[in-house]
Amino acid sequence: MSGATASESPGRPGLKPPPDAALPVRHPGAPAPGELLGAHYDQCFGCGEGQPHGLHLESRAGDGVSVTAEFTVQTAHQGAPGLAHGGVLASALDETLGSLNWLLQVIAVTGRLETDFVRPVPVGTTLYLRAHCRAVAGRKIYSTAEGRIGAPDGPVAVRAEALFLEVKLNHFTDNGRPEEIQAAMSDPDQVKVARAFEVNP
Ligand SMILES: CCCCC/C=C\C/C=C\C/C=C\C/C=C\CCCC(=O)SCCNC(=O)CCNC(=O)[C@H](O)C(C)(C)COP(=O)(O)OP(=O)(O)OC[C@H]1O[C@@H](n2cnc3c(N)ncnc32)[C@H](O)[C@@H]1OP(=O)(O)O
Repeated sequence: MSGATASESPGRPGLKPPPDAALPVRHPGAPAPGELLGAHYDQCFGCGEGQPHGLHLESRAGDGVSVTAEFTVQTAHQGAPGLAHGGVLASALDETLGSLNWLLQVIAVTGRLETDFVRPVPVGTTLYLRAHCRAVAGRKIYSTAEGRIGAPDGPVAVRAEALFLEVKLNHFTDNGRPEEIQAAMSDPDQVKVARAFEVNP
């Protein structure tokens, strides 16, 4: 065992909210429960409608700071014959967890994502995903998600815990490839999405 691992809390390093963490507060401008959230970026692998290789995940606002989403496993998502690849399932969880930040109206990126793969997920299965935010401490957002097979109350196939870190828009503009950043900045719909998050642009 490495020193770094030994010094962190056992089991869920970096994923345990500190004692002074606050309960998450749903932003008053957040979409109403039941509303579709829409894509944060048309080319996003998780939610983008214009991304032919993507998961086309659609997230819907729930109560409090929670969301639901559905994702149907396609043949392009296989790891073993007829079964979903674990990385694809982790992506679906990551995207669902990321969409919680719409309800907080905070721009945030995944810092840590820990996934439990509980059951194999066959191609053609619809995964019913659900995520909620547990706590917020400064820039740190602690969230959890699960995916159930075939129905919202079906057997749990995957679970995840995540730490998201709030960032400013320049996280993307400074680090993204210029071609895509310029295209995004000249797309009025994308600028509208970015502005919706940026309280002090
Ligand atoms: C017009 C153009 C518009 C373009 C934008 C369009 C729309 C925007 C809207 C929404 C889009 C938002 C996100 C994308 C959405 C969904 C996709 C799903 C989510 C993802 O897929 S997103 C991609 C994967 N993601 C990354 O690509 C992150 C790469 N990474 C970094 O960019 C940095 O790593 C960062 C920023 C994470 C932190 O860097 P940093 O410098 O800001 O912060 P720092 O390191 O100082 O840490 C501060 C405190 O967090 C603790 N901490 C940090 N990391 C930790 C870890 N991993 N585990 C445990 N604790 C951790 C430290 O220990 C410290 O704790 P303490 O304060 O207690 O000391």
